[in-house]
Amino acid sequence: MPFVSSARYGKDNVRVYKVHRDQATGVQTVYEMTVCCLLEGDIASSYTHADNSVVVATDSIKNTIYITAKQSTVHPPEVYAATLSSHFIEKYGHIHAAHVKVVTHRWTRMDIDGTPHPHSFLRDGEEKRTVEATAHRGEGIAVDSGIQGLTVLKSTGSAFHGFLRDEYTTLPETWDRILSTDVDSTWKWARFADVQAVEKAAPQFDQAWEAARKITLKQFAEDNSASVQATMYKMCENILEAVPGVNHVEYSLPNKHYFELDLSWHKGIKNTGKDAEVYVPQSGPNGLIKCEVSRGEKDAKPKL
Ligand SMILES: O=c1[nH]c(=O)c2[nH]c(=O)[nH]c2[nH]1
Repeated sequence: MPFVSSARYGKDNVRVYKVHRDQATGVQTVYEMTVCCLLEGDIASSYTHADNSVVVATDSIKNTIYITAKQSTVHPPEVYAATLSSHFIEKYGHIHAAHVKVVTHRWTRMDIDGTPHPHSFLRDGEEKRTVEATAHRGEGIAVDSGIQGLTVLKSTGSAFHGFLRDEYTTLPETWDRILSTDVDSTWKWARFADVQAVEKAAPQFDQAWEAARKITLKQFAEDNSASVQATMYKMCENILEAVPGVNHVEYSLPNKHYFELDLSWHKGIKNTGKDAEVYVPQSGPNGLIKCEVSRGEKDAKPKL
């Protein structure tokens, strides 16, 4: 007999906007998020026997996302995600785990004539702040925070040579190339016992996000990069050092290639090697380099 070996369901792409109005100053602060919330538990009968009695309707899940946004803080997003995920396992005995992903979109306060505007904002880039919180009955709350879609480029200060050469290799070695990527970084917090523990850690979440973003940009800019691998490892190391509550840091970095263009066919124009100025950005294929770096000794962690 086949059986349901794994199942989760819920609502995805729930768009939420919340405004905070400071009555004393008149300054408003806005948050815009896209939320995904998926439940796991004793729900197999809904698949195998059309038993809807175990189904918390995805519409109710959506309603809960909005009610929690109204009744709790949505900032830092780690606290909102943890509050939402633990709600489902506390409210429904047959739901054993709730996976909540919150993607926060940028609304950066406008600066008008050198003064921060009290209620006007701009979308300065498609970079997102991400949080995934999973409340698992009896196992506390796992929180992973991250950055997605932070697009960066350096026009020099990146090399790639000494790589394995064999009968499949055509790539020339380079000591000076363009390096560009869309940063996808995740830092994983030591597990929290409950929502109160997450709330207690609240100030650390913004600090960690700021540190991770700053480290990412600084390493990217300042590292004399031997490869994407070597540069991303340094970023992970620095984040582990800066954020004591984090035990694992992951990066996933596309290597977005910019190809040199030989224009010598037109009146002998020199545009390669040291004369290269005009390049062709590639939309694909791209390299994709991933790693996770963990606190502690190598042999203590079998996961690679
Ligand atoms: O930084 C790099 N890492 C690679 O693994 C790789 N492979 C490749 O073709 N170019 C690069 N660049």
